[in-house]
Amino acid sequence: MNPLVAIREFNQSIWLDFIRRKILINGELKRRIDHEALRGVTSNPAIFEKAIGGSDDYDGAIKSLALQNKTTDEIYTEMVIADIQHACDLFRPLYDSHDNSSDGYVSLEVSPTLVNDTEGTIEEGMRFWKAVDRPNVMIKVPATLEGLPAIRRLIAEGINVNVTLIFGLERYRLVAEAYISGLEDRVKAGLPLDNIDSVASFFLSRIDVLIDPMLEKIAAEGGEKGELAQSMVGEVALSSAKQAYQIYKEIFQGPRWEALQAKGADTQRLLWASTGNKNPKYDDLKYIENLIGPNTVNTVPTETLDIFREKGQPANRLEDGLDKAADVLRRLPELGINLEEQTQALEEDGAKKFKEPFAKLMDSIEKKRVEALKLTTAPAELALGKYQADVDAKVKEFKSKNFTVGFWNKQADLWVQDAEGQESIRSFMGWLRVAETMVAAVPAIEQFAQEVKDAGFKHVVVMGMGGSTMAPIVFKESFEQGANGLPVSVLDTTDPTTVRQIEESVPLADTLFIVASKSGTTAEPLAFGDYFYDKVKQIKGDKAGENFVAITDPGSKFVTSATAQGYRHIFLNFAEVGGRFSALTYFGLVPAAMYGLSTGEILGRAILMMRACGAYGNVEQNPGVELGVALGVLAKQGRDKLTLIVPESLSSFGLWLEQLTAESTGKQGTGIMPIAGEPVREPALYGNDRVFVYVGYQNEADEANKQALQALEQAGHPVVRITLEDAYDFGQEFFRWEVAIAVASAVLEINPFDQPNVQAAKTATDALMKVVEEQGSLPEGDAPVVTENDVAYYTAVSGATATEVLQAFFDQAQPGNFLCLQAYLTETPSLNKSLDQFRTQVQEQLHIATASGYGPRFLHSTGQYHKGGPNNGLFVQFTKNHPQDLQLPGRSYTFGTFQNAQAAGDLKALHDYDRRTLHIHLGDDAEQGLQTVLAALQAATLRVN
Ligand SMILES: O=C(CO)[C@@H](O)[C@H](O)[C@H](O)[C@H](O)COP(=O)(O)O
Ligand SMILES: O=C[C@H](O)COP(=O)(O)O
Repeated sequence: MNPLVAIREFNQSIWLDFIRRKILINGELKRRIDHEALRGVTSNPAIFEKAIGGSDDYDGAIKSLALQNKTTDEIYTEMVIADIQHACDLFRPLYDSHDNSSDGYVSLEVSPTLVNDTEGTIEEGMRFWKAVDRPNVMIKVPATLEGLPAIRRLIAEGINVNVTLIFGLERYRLVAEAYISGLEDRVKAGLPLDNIDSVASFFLSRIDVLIDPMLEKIAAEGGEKGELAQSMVGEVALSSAKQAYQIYKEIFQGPRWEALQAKGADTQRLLWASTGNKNPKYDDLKYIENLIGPNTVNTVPTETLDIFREKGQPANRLEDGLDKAADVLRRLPELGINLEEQTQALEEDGAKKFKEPFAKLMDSIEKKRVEALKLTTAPAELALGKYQADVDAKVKEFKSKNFTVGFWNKQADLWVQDAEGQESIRSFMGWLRVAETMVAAVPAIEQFAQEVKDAGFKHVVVMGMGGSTMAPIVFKESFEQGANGLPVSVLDTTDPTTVRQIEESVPLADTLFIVASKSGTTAEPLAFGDYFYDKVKQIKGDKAGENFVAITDPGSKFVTSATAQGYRHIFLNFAEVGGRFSALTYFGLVPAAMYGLSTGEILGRAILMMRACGAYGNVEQNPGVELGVALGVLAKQGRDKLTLIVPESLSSFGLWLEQLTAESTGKQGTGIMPIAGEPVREPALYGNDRVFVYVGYQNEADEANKQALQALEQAGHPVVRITLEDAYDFGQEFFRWEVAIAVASAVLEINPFDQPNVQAAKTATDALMKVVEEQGSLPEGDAPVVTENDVAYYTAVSGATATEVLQAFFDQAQPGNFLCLQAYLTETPSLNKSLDQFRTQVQEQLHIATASGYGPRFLHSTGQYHKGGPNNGLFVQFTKNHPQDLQLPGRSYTFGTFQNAQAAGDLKALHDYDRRTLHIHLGDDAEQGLQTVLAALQAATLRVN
């Protein structure tokens, strides 16, 4: 048996005398708990110095906290409290378990600067206890004379105390007395005694380190004393420990103690500390093997623990050689060694040994804090030409009404004036500071990612719609997979071919499926979840849930079903953060961590932008507000097509920005229409409805785009240029744009956080699906205007051929309109090319903006603007047959029928809003069908009326 496990037979608990964020994250601590019977952790200032000062594990957190204007002291405290909480949570099952013999504790020491300060110790002990907020934390208090009253008081307050820095037996008696008195204080106050625990940490190796040289010196002098001294070398620490144990047994018995015991009190166990051997002449396990005995704890450094695991010989030895131990202690004075005096020196030295590393640690945090404050955000250059004056005037107006302060205070009247709208705005502004909350969640997310890898998973599929998957798409497309990451696929379409492709491309049994849905009621992710759960169940039976993870809001119905299905984990997100504002929450960060990205770095960059946007005090220039005001003012003056130009490497950003912009602003007949994926062209091909935004990398030349933008600027178009250092700057951009779009919405006087018209398509789809469930298929639609080459055209305009229909449809175009291709098709590179070709021809001939999106993805994105924004879109919807459809388990319909119903539902919604539509059904072969459409389009002459 592993000696670490075997030691439990002797009722001794082994704790680890070490903590570091890495062992919390990489599963080491959990492994030791689960497989090596580890029953607690102790930390001290020197341990944290080694952990924080000696590694870069904490650099991200230091940066984020520094940017939040936290002091060095606050940074230290927040980081150690986070680690202690994390470790407490790992020990919680043990602490709560039936076999818990007062174990599962994690110790956190008060500042070593308080070593002689009773009141300071009490205050900090109580503060730490509250901040850690875990029943299985122990607050460590030094056993100095000033510490003793603090121990009594903290125990009386019901706080678990680990009394540290005990070297001498007399002091140990006082420590036990302080504990008992504290318990008695509670009894007097009528307070309960159960659930209070304490240990007395007796430091060992340091005793020998101090006393051995004295003994050796005497031994070298020879004679009788020399012989006596020689016999005591290496014996004083163990003798003290053995004697302390006898005192323990004496104190925790008899009427005084029994009265407390009857009320549920536990003894204050002795904990052997400083048990790493310092003398190469001694056995490495000297302070472990010799001190095994019932109701004791040994806190062991990692290296010693590993040696014990390899060659430890557990046996009950604590009461062996008691006479000899007593003799050693009794005869020390004969050699002129006053142990009590020496232990006082050890106590003073012990305090120093904690103060020095603590000071060093604070110094290193301070340096990193100062460095963090020098960081600057990615530069944004706004070249607004003739619009500059109006934008400046608006910025001035906003400044005069203290807009930034109101913004951070969730002052809803900055947007709308009705009470209901204001209430809704306030309830969706959790995104403002969610990055701060997520900084604290980083270690747990990273630990989860590691656990998944350790469990042997090889692939991750994130399944969801809109805001629940846009950020994962951006991460996956813009970053290389991290060294520690897993490949990630994203499923956000009901298209059966795509679903099948994903199914065939991943190792099902070894794939982790993340079902992401804020509401937990969105039809698509629930369908994806059901489909793949059924597939995995066919392989793993009742264990299928191991492969599933949910990200959803607390209390959603999905929490109940995921729990029932035994999902591996449920990440509860934040009700007050809307989907499109959730990139920096679990929705974006869990997939990012799985992909091997540094979530701490993403958040650090976000917090840098928060700071620049005034989250932590006044700022001269606010990049989010300035951009937002510009976009709002431009939109009001007709420049309402936000045209994103990016190098290929950043193309996915458009998907995210489209949703944020269109869904936030496209309502009440107004809004900003995002145009992504349109190649930049010469100025003559654009109308006066554009504002161009370029986002590129500082080290990527991207000359063609840059020159074209130059020409556009010269031609009088407003141009914004943002330069990123690397892909981690998405952390900044997510936040910059969230602020900017919220601010632009304030200029437009609308609520950026609702999506009132998205429901229209969902409702129409639901009605159609009801028909499918009742009648087995979708209802017959209207007859096509024309069918040519098996491609059917449905529209309100007429024509005898496909070309005539297309021509008539585009004859409706007016300046400031836009084309929107809505492809309920399987995304492929060649299809993308054909759709681009369609857009190019329309842009070249009509000079209107063109957009394109795959259905149903865009329903959760630009779909809001299509119905809620101004009636200036020309919508071309493409659908196809699904000859190779996929049945949904437990339902009467297929993915293909579902997708067709979504297309038909949205078409109905567009009609209900009087939009101009052309539905083209491409038949069985979408690629071929689209070619015939393109040929027909080429034959048409498009002109603006
Ligand atoms: O928490 C405790 C005791 O409760 C321990 O962390 C204790 O501080 C350590 O065992 C000692 O500081 C380690 O001492 P040493 O090995 O440096 O002499
Ligand atoms: O943007 C959000 C999408 O509409 C999906 O919503 P959900 O996260 O509640 O499933």
